[in-house]
Amino acid sequence: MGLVVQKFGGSSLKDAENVMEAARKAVRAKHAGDQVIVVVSAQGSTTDDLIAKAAEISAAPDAREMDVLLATGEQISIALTAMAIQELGEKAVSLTGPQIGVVTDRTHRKARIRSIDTRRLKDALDAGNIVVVAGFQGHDELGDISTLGRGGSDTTAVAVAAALKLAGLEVECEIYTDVDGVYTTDPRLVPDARKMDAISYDEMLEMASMGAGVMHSRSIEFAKKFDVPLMVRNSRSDAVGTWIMPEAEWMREFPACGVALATDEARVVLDGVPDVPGVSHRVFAALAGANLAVDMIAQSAGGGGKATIGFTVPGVELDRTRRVLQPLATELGATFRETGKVSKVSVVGAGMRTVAGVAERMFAALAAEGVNMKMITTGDIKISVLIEEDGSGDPPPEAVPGEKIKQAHLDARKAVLGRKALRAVHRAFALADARKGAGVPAAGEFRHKPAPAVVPGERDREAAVARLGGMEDVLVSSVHLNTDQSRVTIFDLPDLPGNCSRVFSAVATGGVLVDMIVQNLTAHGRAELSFTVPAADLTRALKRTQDVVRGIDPACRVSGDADIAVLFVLGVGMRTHTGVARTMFGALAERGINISMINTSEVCVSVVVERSRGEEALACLREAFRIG
Ligand SMILES: Nc1ncnc2c1ncn2[C@@H]1O[C@H](COP(=O)(O)OP(=O)(O)O)[C@@H](O)[C@H]1O
Ligand SMILES: N[C@@H](CC(=O)OP(=O)(O)O)C(=O)O
Repeated sequence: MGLVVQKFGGSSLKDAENVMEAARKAVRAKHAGDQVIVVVSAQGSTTDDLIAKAAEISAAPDAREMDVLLATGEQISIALTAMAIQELGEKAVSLTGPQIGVVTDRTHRKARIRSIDTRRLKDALDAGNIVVVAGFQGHDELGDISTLGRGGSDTTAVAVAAALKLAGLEVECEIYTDVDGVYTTDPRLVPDARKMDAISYDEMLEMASMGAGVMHSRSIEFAKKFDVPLMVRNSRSDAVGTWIMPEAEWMREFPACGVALATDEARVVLDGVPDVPGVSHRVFAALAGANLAVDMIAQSAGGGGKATIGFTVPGVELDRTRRVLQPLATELGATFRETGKVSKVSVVGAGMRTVAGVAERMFAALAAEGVNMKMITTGDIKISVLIEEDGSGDPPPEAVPGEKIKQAHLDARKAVLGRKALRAVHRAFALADARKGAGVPAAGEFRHKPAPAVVPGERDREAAVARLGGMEDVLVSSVHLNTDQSRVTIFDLPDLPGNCSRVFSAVATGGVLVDMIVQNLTAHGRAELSFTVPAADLTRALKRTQDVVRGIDPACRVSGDADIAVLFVLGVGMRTHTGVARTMFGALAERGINISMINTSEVCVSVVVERSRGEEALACLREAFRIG
């Protein structure tokens, strides 16, 4: 007998019929011989509605009180779902997050799970119940209710599965939603998006953290860390969904597996920052101290000893970001700029590490649509571009009578340029076509079979329990140094659609594999674009860049730098755990090592430093992250 954790999202619990349907699935799994835990979210758009209610009372409601309010949505769902299961003749018991001992830190509205006490869950299961658990909530050490951030029920589901796996059960986790699985992009926005049979943990982590709302990125961290078999599937059918699993060889054959759109982003630029060691650290430490997760960090060396630092934050965090950074900008003699309405389009794929020309293909697709890129950053397996919306968004679509649409879906439909870009990139990588390749398994053979759960004996029990403490802590697995890269930088590139595409097309035709790319929009409509290439290809890349740039605008300058080293810190949850960047920049700043390029993603943070300091930087980062 195994344990199935079934999670039903708000879109699968909109009304009584939906709740009954979820209950039927749970009962069927129980009859098939498994123990069953059902994790539920608030019904339909309840959480949005509760947020709107609070906004009628206060423009800036207290975070602790918001958690007390928001947690009620899930509490309604557990009671109704337990009643529905009982109505079908099975034993069921509903339990809140605090009742099952989900202990979190004290960051209200985006708390992280510290530990889960599995005793109450196991007792209730052993008593023959289907246990219905409230997702998205827990309590802090004072007993105050906390919530895990939007979409957090996925995280509860996978965390509960992970905790019970450590307790010795054979677990599987099913995420039920209103689509058949994980698609190559949001099927509501791109009608020919294709359902994938399987996607790797890392690809899903990037997709989720870049805007694919079908999964909460932190839930994938748990699944990867604790090797929990995970499937996303449709609550209204029995169709096989999408397995989220360890990376397989065949996945690397494809440069891209999916594209994501994030529309709730804001861009912040600090101009005229002194280009000396320690400044990035001060900026990002201030942000991390306020628990603000930044994305798309682009730092340009600029000229005259001044640098520009640009990054994005979730739109709802813009006010807080301004409050944290404006005083620091003034102190540093820099200028703080912000743009509220931006969309971010990211292409993700495990094959990107080895396939040349991925950036070029993406940029060419955007150029052909006349879409201008305001910032570019790359990660190990993703490329993100930022697009400024011109504010001419579609009016909100007519709601289907009786259907409650979540705010996130409405916002995405209003991002006109973002959606156009999303479609163009989806087409450019032919993502609508089924994946064909020598190693691709036949349909139905994607199943992830994890290592069997180890049933803890008395001796191992303590170790297992210890692992549950800090279960959501960041996992930094390795640090690497690459001294085989060189950098090309273009200064004063006119900020017009097509220019980046021309540069990367010229470089790609030379057969050069471009690795990191950072483009920051500096003042006066001119951008600074830097990218790294294998050191052996520097001369060729420089020549091609100079030739193409001359044709764009003779005023652009191009420089090459062979004196660089790239450091990569790999793990999971690297971007959302704000402490990673702080530790990394702090360790380098302490030794006076200057950072000239930064890229962040969920699975990797990379920085460029002077080559002569490479070994020292490697040693200090290994020490900072305690990696032997
Ligand atoms: N890559 C993707 N694959 C599938 N669905 C996606 C993707 N990106 C975004 N979505 C959207 O996510 C929605 C499901 O998430 P959500 O509405 O939060 O469901 P739930 O309430 O079940 O958690 C889908 O209806 C779809 O519009
Ligand atoms: N109800 C919460 C938590 C959640 O996970 O919801 P859903 O599973 O419907 O995305 C929210 O709306 O954010």
